[in-house]
Amino acid sequence: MSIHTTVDDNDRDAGVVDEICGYLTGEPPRSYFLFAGAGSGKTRTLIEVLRRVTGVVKHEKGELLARRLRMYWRSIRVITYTKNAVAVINGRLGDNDLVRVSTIHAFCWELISGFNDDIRTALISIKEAQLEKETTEALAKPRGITQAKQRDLDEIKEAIQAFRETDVFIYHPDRETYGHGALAHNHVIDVAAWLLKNRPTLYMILKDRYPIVLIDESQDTMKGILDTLIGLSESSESNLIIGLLGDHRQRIYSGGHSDLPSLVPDSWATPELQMNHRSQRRIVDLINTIWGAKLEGRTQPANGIKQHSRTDKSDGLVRIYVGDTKLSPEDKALGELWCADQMWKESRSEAWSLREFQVLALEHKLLAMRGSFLNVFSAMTLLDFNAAAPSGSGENKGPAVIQILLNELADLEACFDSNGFLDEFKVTEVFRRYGCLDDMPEDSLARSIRVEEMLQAIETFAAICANPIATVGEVLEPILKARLFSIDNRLIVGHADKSPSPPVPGRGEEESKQNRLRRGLCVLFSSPWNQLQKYRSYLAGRSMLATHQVVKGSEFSHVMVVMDDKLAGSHMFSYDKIFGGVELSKSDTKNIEEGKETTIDRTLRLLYVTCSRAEESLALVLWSSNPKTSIERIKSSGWFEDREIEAIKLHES
Ligand SMILES: Nc1ncnc2c1ncn2[C@@H]1O[C@H](COP(=O)(O)OP(=O)(O)OP(=O)(O)O)[C@@H](O)[C@H]1O
Repeated sequence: MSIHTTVDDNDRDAGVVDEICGYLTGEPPRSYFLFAGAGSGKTRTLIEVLRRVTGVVKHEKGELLARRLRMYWRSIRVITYTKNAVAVINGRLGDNDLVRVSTIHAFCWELISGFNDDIRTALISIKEAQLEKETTEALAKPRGITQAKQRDLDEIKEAIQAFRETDVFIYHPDRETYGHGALAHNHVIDVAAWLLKNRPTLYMILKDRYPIVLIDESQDTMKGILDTLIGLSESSESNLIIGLLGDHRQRIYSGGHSDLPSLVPDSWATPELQMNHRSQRRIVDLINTIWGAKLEGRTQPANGIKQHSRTDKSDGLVRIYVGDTKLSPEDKALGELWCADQMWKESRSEAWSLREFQVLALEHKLLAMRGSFLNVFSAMTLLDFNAAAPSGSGENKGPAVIQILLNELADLEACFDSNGFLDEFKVTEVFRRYGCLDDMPEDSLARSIRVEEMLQAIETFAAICANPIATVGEVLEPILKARLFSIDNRLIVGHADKSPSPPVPGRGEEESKQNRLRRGLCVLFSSPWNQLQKYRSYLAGRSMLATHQVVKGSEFSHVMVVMDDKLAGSHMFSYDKIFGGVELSKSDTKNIEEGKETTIDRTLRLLYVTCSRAEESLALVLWSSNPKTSIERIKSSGWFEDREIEAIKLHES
């Protein structure tokens, strides 16, 4: 049974902004570590601190610091996790020439870009260290260096050779970079960390440009660069000040430190935020309980402050519904609608009856199924697994080969109103935007023939789009025939090829890149065209469906968390283990004995992240391998009251 933790003082954290300003403007200034729970106002605190220490909001010492920064052409550097988070901070901060906000990748690239000789030295040194480590480890094994291992080692040697032969390194923080000298995202972070440690000049440049570096979402920031920055700020003659913000309960990427709070140097200040300003009381109680839970299989400490909800919040609604994971995907989807109806009956909030709640799940595939765009999504994962789904970091652009479907054709379709009438002005705009009018014939007769041909193709395109059962292949036909846009050659060739799809490879069988591409295109061409629109919204993060990882930092009025291990097929997470549907595995037991992170630890953090996104009401839907045991386990856990737990009844409205 939960106990409400309402306190009278909603402003109990009001002094934290001034406290942090005091550390940054002090003589000497002091690094700090602000780790606080979900919805506690970390982002808001960051903005308020920045406003004061850059003289935007009146603050005596802040104005002094701002003047000093300006005098030496310096600024404060803020690093965060995604481009979206950069935009949020910049938007809330407004124009401020003393603050520069970016992702960690953009920050690292800005530091090292152009220092090609140093980059090469760092890359070779990092790879040589890796080669040595992997060789030693392999030699220590009974079978020594196997053929497969030798191939891996040879690959490392080839990479070292390729670096030796590269004069200029290139990189784009927001997307994959291809071609000679292209650096991968992790290379840039590793090289920056290496150079900061081994090239004093780079460190001097950093602290001369940015004497204060504030790192948001630091629980997920890659260990290597974080350790380097912390180490540099601690060195005896350093005057680099670091501020770490984040929440170790919300760590979801493996690159971050597993227990950052314990690594913070003693000399650092550790201000605290105790409020949760986001969620209703019941939700705050639940997330406190989840984090404090003593679960079998948990190895991570339950350190962190217990949050208080605001006095002006009301009760809020939390329910957990349990169903059988053996049900078909269709029945599960129906079951979830049943849960939404129960939420509506309990809350009378229309969001539940109008299906305007946010669905969070572990797996893109589950969401694609619930969102009715599974065929298109499956095709995209075949075409480019890494680009098929929103990742939560960086931009989500989708596979390169089908960009025309996501951009040009989406824009062209928007030129028709619901009655199928074409807005010619808009069409011209679309063609101009994509540079398709540049090579129109000069000769007036040829030009008018081409215009006619284009118009006809557009009309045909619109007619096919309007057909609810049209496929992607059919919609593409007139576009490709009239060559309306500049189109990826693989798509043109793939569409013209009428041979059947290659078979799905057997278990353990390797598939060639060409076969996979062909299979992806075949699935795509036969997918319903109307799924593309849903896929585009999902990819762009505009949908009511999202994975746990993508919703970092977001908040929604009403949330449904769908927990379905069977569909997710992940070895990293298991809700069934948390809620008793299955027992812990041997490797869990081994990890517990060795004090290592377990499936329970990771899943608990995901649960904390998802539940804490909800402001008003929260429905947890558990598809369990053993619903009866799960319900008993949930009842005895004390996380929920009995009336909050219900078995899913499929055939009841
Ligand atoms: N002092 C405050 N008074 C009233 N509302 C606040 C206050 N601080 C934050 N909020 C509101 O609470 C919500 C959560 O704030 P914010 O996003 O800054 O929290 P956070 O700690 O960054 O959250 P998370 O880590 O969960 O993403 C926002 O809607 C914000 O406007």
